[in-house]
Amino acid sequence: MRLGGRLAAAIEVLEDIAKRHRPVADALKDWGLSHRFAGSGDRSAIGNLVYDVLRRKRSFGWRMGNDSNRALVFAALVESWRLAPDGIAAALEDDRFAPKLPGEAEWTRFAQADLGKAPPAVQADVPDWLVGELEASLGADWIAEAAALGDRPPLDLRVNTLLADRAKASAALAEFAPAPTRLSPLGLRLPPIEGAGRHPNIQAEAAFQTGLVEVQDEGSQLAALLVGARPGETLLDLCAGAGGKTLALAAATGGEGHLHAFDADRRRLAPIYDRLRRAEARDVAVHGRMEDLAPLEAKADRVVVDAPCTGAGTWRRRPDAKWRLSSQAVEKRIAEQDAVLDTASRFVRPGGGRLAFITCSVLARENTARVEAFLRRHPDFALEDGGANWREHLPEAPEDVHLRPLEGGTALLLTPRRSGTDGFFFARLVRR
Ligand SMILES: C[S@@+](CC[C@H](N)C(=O)[O-])C[C@H]1O[C@@H](n2cnc3c(N)ncnc32)[C@H](O)[C@@H]1O
Repeated sequence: MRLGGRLAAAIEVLEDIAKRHRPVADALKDWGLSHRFAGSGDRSAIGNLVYDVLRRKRSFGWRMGNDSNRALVFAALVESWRLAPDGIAAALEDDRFAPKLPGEAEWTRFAQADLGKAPPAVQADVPDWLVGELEASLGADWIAEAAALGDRPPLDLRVNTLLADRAKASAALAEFAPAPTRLSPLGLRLPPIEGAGRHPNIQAEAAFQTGLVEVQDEGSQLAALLVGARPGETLLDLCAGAGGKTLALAAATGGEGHLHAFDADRRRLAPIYDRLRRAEARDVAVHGRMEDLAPLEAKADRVVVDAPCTGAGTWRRRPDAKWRLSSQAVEKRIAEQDAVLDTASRFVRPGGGRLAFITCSVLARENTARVEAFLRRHPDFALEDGGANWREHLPEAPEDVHLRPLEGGTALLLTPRRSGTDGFFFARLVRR
């Protein structure tokens, strides 16, 4: 396909997403199934265009003076693909599938628009209703923080220390030139893609298949390290899902822990078995029934709650979620978070057991407010000092996180702008 066909396809997919309120991945998959002639290069170019528009659709529309999907894909070509309007016009010449090019006036407006004069929600590229919520959550710099959630994300890998160190994994993936991550001592990073490019299919690589690396955002790696798991401990990963944190915890215990992985939705656990096998993590018991956890009541040294949340820290990867989110959806997640924290508290060993609360959201209602509410319901728990925890478990890493002082301790918030990671919240509590 030429550029014109790719632009037309991106517009079609964006219209489908808007009309049917469907997740972007589903809309792209359907488009691919009904256009089998499109090659893999076409699909990634179309996908990139769609994602780039969804990441910044309000600021693009404001700068263009036109928020049609046609105007937005052209804005993405200039802003995210770094193509010049002249080059775009030349590439589309005689292309019968090409959508109508923006006129001279539209391009001039786009180039000269001063985004600093736009309403805050436009500058931040978020729905209006989120303004108060994000300001309360992210403070004075909230616009820049929210805008950074609209950047293209890197691809991060965690080195599985049960089988390799960073040098060995890096050598195995040398052709992709991964760089060590800045904060996580276990991470390798491939930078964000450019233009129509795409990240390599790491899952097809020997280094992945033989368990040397897992795909995991650096923020998720840091959260797992901050749990502070040690060999010999009894650990419960209560919201294990597909096992991202479980695998990291298993590596942290050096294969010498007693690690239990549970999820309320048994189907979500399905990928964990293969992943554990590949990683050679042998000290993990996977449970699909709450009754199985009864022997762990008040026995676990550490309980991890990687809570169900809105994912408002992962908008770089799932920008459609930003536009679908509603205040009612936040309320629903909050109720789930309170319930799962209450359940988790039962398993923590009195006299020094720890409860780690993690979300991939930046919203204070899902983060600090949940910790405060939990502490009110459970006076036998206390919040620890998150800064001290960081220095203990990440001694080499600069403290490039937001500290969130709360009654008695400090929680941590990682963001793309401050930490270069997805948005993650982390709080560790101790049971007295
Ligand atoms: C953020 S995801 C977990 C991601 C996973 N830990 C990882 O690192 O790949 C949250 C998970 O919590 C599970 N969940 C929701 N409510 C729960 C509850 N009350 N008890 C246990 N798990 C729950 C959901 O099914 C979902 O899989």
